[in-house]
Formats: sequence, C-alpha cells, structure tokens
Amino acid sequence: MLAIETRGLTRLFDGKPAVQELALAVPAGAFYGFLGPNGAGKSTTMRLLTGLLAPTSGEARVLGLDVAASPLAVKAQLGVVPDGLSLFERLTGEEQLRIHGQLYGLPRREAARRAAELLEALELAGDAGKVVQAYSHGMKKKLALGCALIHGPRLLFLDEPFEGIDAVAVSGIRRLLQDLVSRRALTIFLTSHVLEVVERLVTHVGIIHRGRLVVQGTLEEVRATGTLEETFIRAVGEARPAPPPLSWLAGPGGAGDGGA
Ligand SMILES: Nc1ncnc2c1ncn2[C@@H]1O[C@H](COP(=O)(O)OP(=O)(O)OP(=O)(O)O)[C@@H](O)[C@H]1O
Repeated sequence: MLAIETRGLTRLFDGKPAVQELALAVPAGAFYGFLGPNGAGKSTTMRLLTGLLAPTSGEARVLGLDVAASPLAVKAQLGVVPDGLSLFERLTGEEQLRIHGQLYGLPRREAARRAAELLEALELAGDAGKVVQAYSHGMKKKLALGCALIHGPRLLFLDEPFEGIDAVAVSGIRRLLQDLVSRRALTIFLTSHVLEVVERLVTHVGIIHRGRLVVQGTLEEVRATGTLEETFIRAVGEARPAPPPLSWLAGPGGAGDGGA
C-alpha cells in the first residue's frame, strides 16, 4: 500500500510552476527523504500533501484518501513539523504538548501521560516547566516533534527537522524516528539538506529539481552509482559560471587592493 501517491500534482504561483506534474509514490512504512536544492519545491509539496495548499491541477492521495476531498480525515492522521515552527510561546513545554494532545481529542489524563513520556524521550523532561519562549531553537524543534507525535499519527511530515540541532540531539532524534519506523508504526516523509544524516536514516529517496521529480527509488537504487551526495549533485547540479574572485577581500596589499 502507498501512504502517499500523487498524480500530475502541479501548483503555480503567479503563473509560474513551483511543483510540476509530480508523481510521488511513498510506500507505507517507508522513511522517505525528499531532497532538492533551495527553491526546488519541497515545502510547496509538503503543503500540498498536508492540505495546507490547494493544487492548481492533479491529485494527491494520502493514506488512501484524496486530500482535496477529505482534508479533515487526512489531517487527523498526520503529524507535521513545519519549517517555521508555530508554538504557543507562553505555555510551558509540558502544557504545549498536553494541550496539543487535547486539541486532537485525547482525554486530559491520556494527553498528560503521553506528554510526560514524550518529554522523556526527547530529553526535555528537565525543561518541561519552562515557558517555550525560553527554549533554544533546538529545544523548540524537539518540542514541535513531540506535538506532531502526541496523537499517534500514521504519517509524519518533517521539514528540516535537524536544522539548528546539536549532534548529540540529532543522534537521539534519529534513533527515536528509526525506532518508530522499524516498529512499522509510522511512515515518515522528511526534507533535509543534511545529506549525510539523510543517508543514514531513510529507506527511500525522492529528488526534486525546479518543481519536477528527477529521482525516486529505494536508497539502494538511488545509491547504485555512488553516494547520495554524488547522486544529488548529478541530479540537480548544473554548469555554473565561476563566482567573481572577490579579490578586495584579500585585504590591504592583496591582489585586489585596487592600487592607486
Ligand atoms: N506563497 C508563494 N508565493 C509565490 N511563490 C512561492 C510561494 N511559495 C513558494 N513559492 C515559490 O515556489 C518555488 C518553490 O518554493 P519552495 O518553498 O517550495 O522551495 P523549497 O524546495 O522548500 O526551498 P528551500 O529548500 O529553500 O526551503 C520557489 O521559486 C518559491 O519562490
């Protein structure tokens, strides 16, 4: 079964395509890494798949449902960590998680129980009573991940989950996510620019370039001819003119001093 399937998915902004004729196929239980250079269309795709943006044409099926026809039924089964986090800054970490759970319909006690477990798993238990405003960027990212998991979603969308997180925390989150996927509890769709981390995590890869899907397959298939980074650069790299030398940065007396 496919957790995500799109056909001809297209979104224009001001007449220009941000995503074109996308045919994604994400198997249920996969850990899917969605890669692409800046401006390639990753966030737009994620917004289309999570029902935050309507397509100009084409369709997206998520967990067997048409996103446009059943947006609420789809959203109830998703967890999303967007790139720009939207947390309630004046709540404590514990309150944030618990209220998030209650918004998804969990009874108060169950939401509190899950919040405590998530705080422990995300190594935030010591900061559970602090207001979110006082959290560091990395702590907020981890808390947002907790919010995305508390209702037990079947599909998790993560936009740049490791951005701004230290190496120890990345390794902890990696283990948590891999454990969730390996227990077949969850399908994960992740975007990241950190290819080494992606390479160690995912089972499937899709590469988008200028709105079009240019590579898709299992990690083994995609890496058949080199590392993920090599495949990525081959897929999206293009001949670029040499950058200007910035010789004035060489300092006084340097090659670019300008001489008078
Ligand atoms: N709301 C919008 N209005 C107009 N253009 C948009 C809008 N959102 C995205 N775009 C354009 O669509 C294209 C794809 O943007 P998108 O944010 O999906 O890229 P991305 O792959 O997520 O990039 P990054 O890695 O830099 O976050 C870009 O050219 C961007 O300028």
